[in-house]
Amino acid sequence: PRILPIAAADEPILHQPAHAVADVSTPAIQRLLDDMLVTLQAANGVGIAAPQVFAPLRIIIVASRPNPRYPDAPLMSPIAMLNPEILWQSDTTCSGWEGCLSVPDTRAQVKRAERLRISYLTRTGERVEATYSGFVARIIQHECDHLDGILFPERLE
Ligand SMILES: O=C(CSC(=O)[C@H](Cc1ccccc1)CC(F)(F)F)c1ccccc1
Ligand SMILES: [Zn+2]
Repeated sequence: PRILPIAAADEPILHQPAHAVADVSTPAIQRLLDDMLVTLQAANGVGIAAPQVFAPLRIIIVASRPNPRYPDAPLMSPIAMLNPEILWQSDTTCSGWEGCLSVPDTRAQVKRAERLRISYLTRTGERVEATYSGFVARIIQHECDHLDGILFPERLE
């Protein structure tokens, strides 16, 4: 696996919708997942979306860990979500700090749904449904926005 270049905020790919993955089992998709993971880890992020590494595909990786702004964030092993679909979002919202690997040196408070239910394909092609809340739900919403060409500064009130 190799560390990939990360698209900056002015790159067109970050402002257009990504395409669904047709076949998760191809070597190209499996390689992209490995490269996204090492890129995320090298950048010290807690999430990454395929368009950020110039791949217009509906793939995100979620990798929450405790950090100065979210000391009680859960430490989780990274989850690759292919063709993620948010099935439900709570009306309850909460504001929290966000950053973005594509918008360096920028932090802002963003209002997000506190809880959500998501359906996605794993890297082995199984369909999974799960419910998340708090910081992990925040990361998921932030990453799914990337798949629709939305950057977090567009979410500020
Ligand atoms: O590690 C970061 C850098 S920004 C980051 O990891 C983004 C994910 C993210 C951070 C914070 C809230 C929501 C999403 C990654 C991106 F840009 F690819 F989506 C961080 C920033 C704020 C709080 C906790 C951690
Ligand atoms: Zn981002």
